[in-house]
Parts: sequence; C-alpha cells; structure tokens
Amino acid sequence: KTSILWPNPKLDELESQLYDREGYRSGILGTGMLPTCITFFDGPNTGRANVGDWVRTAYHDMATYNSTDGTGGLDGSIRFPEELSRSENAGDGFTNTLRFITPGLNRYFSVADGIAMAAVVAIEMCGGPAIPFRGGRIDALKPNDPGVPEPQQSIEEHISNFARQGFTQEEMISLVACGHTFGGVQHTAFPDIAPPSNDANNTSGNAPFDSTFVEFDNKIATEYLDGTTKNPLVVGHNSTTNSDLRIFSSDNNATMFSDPAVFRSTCSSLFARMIDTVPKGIILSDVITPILFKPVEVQLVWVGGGNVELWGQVRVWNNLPSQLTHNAAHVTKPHIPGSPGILNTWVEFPQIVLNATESISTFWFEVMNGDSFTKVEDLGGSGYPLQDVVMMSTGTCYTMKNGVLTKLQFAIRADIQPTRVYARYDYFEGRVGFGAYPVTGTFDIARPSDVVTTAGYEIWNVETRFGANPLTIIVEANGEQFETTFTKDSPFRPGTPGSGHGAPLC
Ligand code: HEM
Repeated sequence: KTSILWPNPKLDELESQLYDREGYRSGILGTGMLPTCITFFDGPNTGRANVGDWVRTAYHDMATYNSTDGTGGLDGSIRFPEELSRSENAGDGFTNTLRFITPGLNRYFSVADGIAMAAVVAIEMCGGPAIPFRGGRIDALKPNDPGVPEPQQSIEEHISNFARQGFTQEEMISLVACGHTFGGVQHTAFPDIAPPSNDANNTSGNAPFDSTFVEFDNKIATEYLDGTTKNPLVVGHNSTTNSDLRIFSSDNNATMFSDPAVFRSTCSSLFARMIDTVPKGIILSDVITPILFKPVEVQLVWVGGGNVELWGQVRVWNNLPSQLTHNAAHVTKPHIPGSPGILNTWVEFPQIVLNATESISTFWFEVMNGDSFTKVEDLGGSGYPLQDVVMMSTGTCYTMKNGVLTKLQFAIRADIQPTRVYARYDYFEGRVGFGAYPVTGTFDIARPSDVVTTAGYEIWNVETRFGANPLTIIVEANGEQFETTFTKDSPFRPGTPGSGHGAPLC
C-alpha cells in the first residue's frame, strides 16, 4: 500500500537503507558485511565479526521488554551509558554497533530502526533467512529498566525472564539457538567464561558458539546434539555459566532439532518477533519490500535564466531492463551497476530543460525489457507528482571557511503568498557511540530584501551556518506545505552519478 505513494521520504529512506546494500548510493549497513561476513568494525585479527555484535545488540535492546505493561522493547535505549554500563550488557559489542550505524541515521532513520535493520541485513547477508522488516521505531528518551538475561542465572529465571519478554520456553530455546549461530564469548568481556588467547588472529579471545560463527546455519544445534560442540555456554569449565546447556536441554532436547529448513523458518519468524517487540503505542509500518523502479531525488531545479530542469534518477531493483525511457525521450545506458549481490542499478534522467513559465506537474517513465514488452511506470496512471512552488537552485554553494557556511539559493513561485518559509535540518543529540540519536531542528527564513523576480519566480539568497545534510526548505502557503531538500549528494549537476554531485564550493 505505502509503496505506491510517492514521494514518501521516510519509506524511501528505509527502503534504501534496507536494500541498497553495496555500490553507488549504498546505505551504511551492507558495508558492514562486505567483502565477507568476517568483517569487523574494530579491525581484523580480533577474532570477531560485526554480525555477532549487531544481532546481540538487537536482542539486548529488545530484552528489557515487559509484556505485562508494554514498557521497554526495541527502542534504542541501549545507547544510554547507564544501560551500557550494566553487567547484563558486558562487552563492547553494543558501542561497536552504535558507532557503526549512527553516522547513517537521520530524521527518517532512528537508532531503534537502525538497530533492528542492522540485525536483519546482517543475518540475511550472512546466509540467513529473509526477515520481514517494518519501520517506525521511535527512540526512547531514557534508559529502560534492567532485564537482559545473564549466563549465571538459573533456568527458572531464564524461563520467567523470556516470558516477561513475551516468549514461551520453546521459543526461548529456539531464539537463543538462532542468535548463537553467530559470534561467541570474548575473553575480554567474559574472562571467567572464555579462556585467554595467544592467537594473533584472535586477539579478543573469541570462543565461538559453533564452528561457523559468521554464517547462519543450524550447526549451533547439530554440534550440540552430536556432542562435538565447543560452545563456551554449553561445555564451559564453569558449569554455573553454562546457560545454553541448561536452556537447550530444558525440555529434554525436544526443541533442539536438526532439520535445517525448520531451523531457518523458525529463526525467521522469531527474529521478526524480536525486532517487532517495541514499546506499547508504537505502530510499525507495513513490511517494507523492494520498490522495483524507484525514482530517486527527482525534482525540478532552478538553473537560472528563467529555466528549470527535471533532475533525478531511477533505481532499478536487482535487475537490468534493456532500456529505460523517460517521458518518451530515449535515455541513457545505466552507468553505475551495483556490485554482485543485489544488483541495483541507477539510471540518470537525461537533461530536460523547461521554461519556468510552462512548468510540469507530473512525470512518468517506461521500462523496456529484451522481449520488447514496454511497461509504463506512472503510479498506476496518475503520474509521479512534482511540485514547482519551491525549487532548489544551482546557485547554492558551500564555503568551508570558519566552519561550514551554505549560501542557499532557491526559487519560490511569485504568485504564492507564503505564510512561513523555514528550514529543517538534522543533527545528533549526544556523542556518537555514547547516547547520540538523530533529531530535527528548524529555523525560520525571513524574506531577503534583495529578492529578484524572474520568469514568475522570486529568487531568495540566504546564508546559513548549517552545512546540514540534508537541509529542507519548506514553504507554507494556503495551509499546505511545499518542500525541497538539499543534500550533500543532490544532483546539482546532471551527469554521471558519483561525480560532479553536491553543491559546489562558492
Ligand atoms: C539466556 C539468554 C542468553 C544468554 C545468557 C546469553 C549470553 C551471551 C554471552 C555471555 C555472550 C558473549 C558476549 C561477548 O563476549 O561479547 C553472548 C553473545 C551473543 N549472543 Fe547471547 N545470550 C542469550 C540469548 C541470546 C539471544 C536470544 C540472542 C539473539 C537472538 C543472542 C545473541 C547473541 C550473539 C549474536 C552473540 C555474539 C556476540 C559477538 O560475537 O560479538 N543471545 N550471549
């Protein structure tokens, strides 16, 4: 349903973060699993991998959930130093995860959605099942009550703890096995459980849960069942902390099955429930699926001289039509293929110059495949809507002197009487890795005295200290809002994506 509404910046952003995993315009998450799943934030030779940290982070953020009153859950509260310093959150895996994902967050992409999506992308890219992802988690503004299970606790405590989180005993057994197919116990974090290591390729002393600790598979179960497991929470020298042993055997191994397909589908649905366990009152979106032909940053741009250009790209999901046609003009060969994996491709619009006085209000494009079947992409007949009330201008530029200063230039339709013109920008509250989360601020823009009117548009020149990325200019008129967004990567110059992008220096 939501996928046919355009533009829908939040959906577009989440879809891109979820599915643009590598190459040009990739989001931040896929890069954590490339070139392989052994990749680790803190450098090689630690014996660790991002995938372990990311999946554990999602679980620990969620595990504070209290199903009786709907408090806690996956809400990004694990970013607070007070939560991080609890013994139930021992180790630096959470800070590693937060430091990796936070720079990719913004007004549409909360810490909580970032943590949930990081787990989904990591699990999928490391051989696991697809996990339906819904967006819309809202970041908590204070720490949650403690409640993450710890290895020295009794099986009774674990059963009641998981019940509080909303999981039965059987689901607890499965979820622990699904999580512990990745990663292991680090000596640095749990010196009493994992022995020290002299291995130069395992400086953290990682004792893996199974023999394939960066791969999703059911070896966590089969090695446990056939007695070959080295899982430090099953065969650890200190029986008090052998929590996986107590959990896995708590129903006489009835749940610890060896069928890989059942393991896969069970984990998919339990991981989905894990990330969808959010505080009461938060309503998540529908499952986000890839948009096959997705307009990206399509907008009308003021280029001066009374002219307007239609700029933008179409992202083609994971395949390549032989030709993409836009408003009947033949276009472009795709020039930036995504790398193997998910073969997303971006196709730049050709240069389309319009006189500002004969503006357009919709666009559409055609996709032709080898069999000469032509498919029109026009939002089911209505066309993709464009607004021409406020347009960014190619006259915008940056200076780096004394911090960043942006010289904004934008055009507002002269027949509009704006009741308010203002800017919206993103920034981080707190330090990255130490409680930071993205927030949005605004500032009003007064009509400059030197406004010039050309071809039915007023040209506004405004200086701002905000080198903000993105920076949105919003015009309120007749009870409606019209907006245009400047990003560092805005296609200020048509042409090859990845080069000549972004506002030029002044
Ligand atoms: C009673 C329940 C659980 C206990 C006592 C427990 C305990 C532990 C311990 C002690 C570690 C070592 C952490 C480190 O050294 O950094 C660990 C790692 C991990 N846990 Fe659990 N865990 C439990 C449940 C879960 C669940 C339900 C999941 C996910 C669904 C999960 C996912 C992970 C992952 C992925 C790692 C690897 C972290 C890494 O390698 O960086 N755990 N767990």
